[in-house]
Amino acid sequence: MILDLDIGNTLSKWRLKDAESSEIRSRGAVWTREEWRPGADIPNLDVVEAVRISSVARAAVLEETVALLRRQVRQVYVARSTPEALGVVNGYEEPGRLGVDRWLGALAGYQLAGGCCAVDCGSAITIDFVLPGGVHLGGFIVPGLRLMKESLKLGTRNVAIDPESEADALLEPGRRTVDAVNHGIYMAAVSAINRIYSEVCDQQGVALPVLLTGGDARVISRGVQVPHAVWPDMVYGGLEASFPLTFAERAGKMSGAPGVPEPVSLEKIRAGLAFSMLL
Ligand SMILES: Nc1ncnc2c1ncn2[C@@H]1O[C@H](COP(=O)(O)OP(=O)(O)OP(=O)(O)O)[C@@H](O)[C@H]1O
Ligand SMILES: CC(C)(CO)[C@@H](O)C(=O)NCCC(=O)O
Ligand SMILES: [K+]
Repeated sequence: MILDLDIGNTLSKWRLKDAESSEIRSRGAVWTREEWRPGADIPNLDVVEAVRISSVARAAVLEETVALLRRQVRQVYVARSTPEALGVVNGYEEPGRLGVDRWLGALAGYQLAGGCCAVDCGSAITIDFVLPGGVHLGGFIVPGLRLMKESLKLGTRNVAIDPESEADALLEPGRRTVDAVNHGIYMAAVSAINRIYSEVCDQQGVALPVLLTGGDARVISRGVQVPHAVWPDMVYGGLEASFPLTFAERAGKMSGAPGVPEPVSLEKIRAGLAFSMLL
């Protein structure tokens, strides 16, 4: 079995992948914390022959995790943001400072779709752009839905947006605090994504396929106007592409990869931008 680990600021997500059949056998998530000890929520390491890790947690968390895993698992691979990988050139002035989850998302998106706009809706919402030739432009970081809500301190932090909500309902003015907050932060997130996507495609003169991932991807997806695909395993896809272990991975296949969404034309994107500014 291969253990893939995505250590985020809030949640540490894992999945177990069968090295022979490439099937995903199980998944889970635990709170990210200093002491990451195998327990009820952590897979049995006896069956694990290789681990691949993406971590944006504090260095101490990663060090502890790696030290612990090395005692039981022979192969431990830790992803890093590099100046260049798999045909993608990192757009950061200091490439190592780009969050490795963003880098892996960009690599997976490029491998799947060529150029792309990769959006990760987690603790933060990150929006990264890769041009068809592999140039990563950099991106945008916006507070995620939960962080926006907590920062308001209006006593509504524990009332999450119902992930089954229809986008239309979330666009109505709220008539109680909890709705005003939930609809407000939802609008803030989806308007940012829609506008940033249009602006960058306009600047670059290219309509890019949009890929969404992260804990809030499904609910945010309903408010994103342009065609897009939700890819819950996008960061894992970057791990597979960076450290291919199975036969399928060596052939460039990433588990759970969606079909490539066909972007609307650049003309339509530009018309939408002009309309939104009442030009
Ligand atoms: N069971 C859950 N526990 C916590 N957050 C959840 C859960 N399910 C969905 N979410 C939502 O997912 C978001 C967390 O995103 P994600 O699962 O991508 O993890 P993350 O650790 O925050 O990611 P990162 O720190 O890498 O950005 C939260 O903002 C929250 O609204
Ligand atoms: C922005 C987050 C928190 C998103 O998970 C992560 O990618 C991160 O810690 N990045 C480092 C800062 C940067 O990417 O510029
Ligand atoms: K994430």
